[in-house]
Amino acid sequence: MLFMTRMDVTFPPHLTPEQVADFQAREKEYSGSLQRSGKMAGIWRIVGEYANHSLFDVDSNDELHEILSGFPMYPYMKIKVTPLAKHPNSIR
Ligand SMILES: O=C(O)C[C@H]1C=CC(=O)O1
Repeated sequence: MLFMTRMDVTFPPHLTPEQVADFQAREKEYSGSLQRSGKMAGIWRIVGEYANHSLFDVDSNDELHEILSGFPMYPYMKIKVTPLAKHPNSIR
């Protein structure tokens, strides 16, 4: 099952730069491992925003929820999930 997500990140002002850097380092590790496993099929920065569009290839809604809620920065992200179906005009 394919899902496109939009994740918007907002850190609360009380976090120190060191705490933010630690979240970002742990996020990079978690995200890298999901990408290597193929569960996260891609991630793109949205130009000009602290946000991304990502593509997930997972077995169920529950698996996607487990993955998304496991992101270290999950408490600071607003996530919108769009389920994807095959387009009738797709040649792939
Ligand atoms: O920097 C971001 O867009 C936030 C974050 C969410 C997943 C990931 O790899 O980075």
